[in-house]
Formats: sequence, structure tokens, C-alpha cells
Amino acid sequence: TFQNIRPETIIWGESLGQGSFTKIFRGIKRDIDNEESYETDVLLKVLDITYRNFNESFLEAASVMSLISHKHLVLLHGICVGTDSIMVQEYVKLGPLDIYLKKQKDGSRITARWKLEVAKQLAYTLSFLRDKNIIHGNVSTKNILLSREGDSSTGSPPFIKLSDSGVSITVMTKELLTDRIPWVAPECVRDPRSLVQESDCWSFGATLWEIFNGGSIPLSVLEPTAKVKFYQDQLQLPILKWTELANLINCCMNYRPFLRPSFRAIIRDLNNLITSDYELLVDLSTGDL
Ligand SMILES: Nc1cnc(-c2cc(N)nc3[nH]ccc23)cn1
Repeated sequence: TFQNIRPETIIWGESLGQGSFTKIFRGIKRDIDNEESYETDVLLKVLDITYRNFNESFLEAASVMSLISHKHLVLLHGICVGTDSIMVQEYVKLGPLDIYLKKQKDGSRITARWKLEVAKQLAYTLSFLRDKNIIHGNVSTKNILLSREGDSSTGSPPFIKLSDSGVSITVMTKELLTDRIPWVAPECVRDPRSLVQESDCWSFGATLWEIFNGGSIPLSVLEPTAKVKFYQDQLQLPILKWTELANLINCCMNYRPFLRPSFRAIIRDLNNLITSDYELLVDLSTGDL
């Protein structure tokens, strides 16, 4: 249930890196519409041939994406099937949020308000998916794309787009799941088929922590055994300076899925945080008053 795209309509551009099982390229899609020809910037996601056994799950993720449309979801133009499976997505100019945050860490400061606006847009999008009984299963700053960076001097907010979930964690090996700690929820590492709606809430908490920590989670670079131990000992990520935010993150990252808040409750909490004068006084990324 997705648009089949003919390979000859695609012009391949530069490589933009890779995902867990994919290679990513810039591209241009050329369409002819009653004598008018027009070109669209696209993102080409190619499933690695070594992971061809994940092909069905890759196409399933694309199919889910083509079923729903939302302003904060990356648009899928379609699929090119041939020797390779290629997802043709809308090209989101400023790219992945983790790379953007790491770049900003050195230079211009990103305000707490900017980070909360991104968090709110993500929560709205996940709430939308929840209402459609769709589990994303792969929420992290790597899968959040920045389409507008916003400008704190004019108060114009950033604008994000959540990317496709890619290969589902339900078909992954224990090693691949362990590698995704702390974004993948504990219940999914124990038994991948136990992916529940609440698993997205855990990943949302880890992603929120990542956003407020400059786009990285130190735990994520540890050895697999250390990651597994983190879950076995039911540990939490280090507490952030902003107590109310740290509390929200820990509520989302509850080891018991059914004790995690709904995305409606999360949106309410984020709105309260945004209005609290505390964050206006203290720019949390630097802690300066
Ligand atoms: N749907 C998407 C997904 N990723 C991009 C993107 C843009 C960019 N400037 N650098 C990148 N580096 C890696 C990916 C990427 C664009 N659109």
C-alpha cells in the first residue's frame, strides 16, 4: 500500500551516512505532469543487502508511513523495489536532531524553551500515533529531523519531523536490541514481541534526556554487558538539573510499562514546564542565571 516509484525518475545525490541497516543518500525525484516536469528533493534510504532478511519489516515500516500523514511525520513518496529496497522520503533540510544538537553544543546556545518546543511537538506526534494504535518503536534524536531551526531572537519556534521507525524491533536479535539501550524499553529487550504502546513512552523519556544533554546519552557508548546490567539493576539515567523535567523523564522511564504516563498527560506536564517562569530565568543548558 505505497506508491511504487520507477528508478528512472530518481537522480542519486551525495551519501548522507547510514542508519542501523540502511545507507542514506540525497536525491532528486523528477516527475512529468502534463508536459510540466518538476523536481523534488528526496531522501533515499536503501536497505543494506546484508540485511535483506529484514526486507519485509523495512517495507512494513514504509507501508505504515504511507497510511498516515501528519505535519510532524516525514512524508513517504514511495518505494523503489528492484535489486535493492529503497524508501523515497521527503528531504528534511536540517537533518537529524542528534547531529544538530552536537554541533550546537560548541557554538550558539539552544535555550530551554527551544528544547521544550521540540519535546512538545514530539509528544503531540506520539499522541497522534497512539490514537491510531500505531507503535513507532524507534524514538530517538537520530529519528527526529529538523525542518526549521527557529530563531529565539524573533521567537519563531523550531519545527521537527519524526522519521519512519525503520526495521521493527520485533524482528531484531538480542544483540541488536541491547545495542539500542537506553532508547529501547526494558520489556522489549527481555521479549521483543512484548512491544506495547507504552514502549514509545520509555523511548520518549530517553529522547527527552538526550535533547537536554546536547544530543547524546553517555550510557549508549558502553559495552553491551554494562547496558544489560543497567536494565537488570533497574537503574535510571543521571538526574538533570531541572528537577520538574527530571521527574517527568523518570515517570516515562518507569520499568513497569503500565505506570508510564499517557502522551496526553505528558503534553500537560510539558505545557506547565513551558509556562513556569523558572525556565525563563535560568537557561538550563548553561545553568547561568
Ligand atoms: N528524511 C530525511 C532524513 N535525513 C535527512 C538528512 C538531511 C541532512 N541535511 N543531513 C543528513 N544526514 C543524514 C540524514 C540527513 C533529510 N531528510
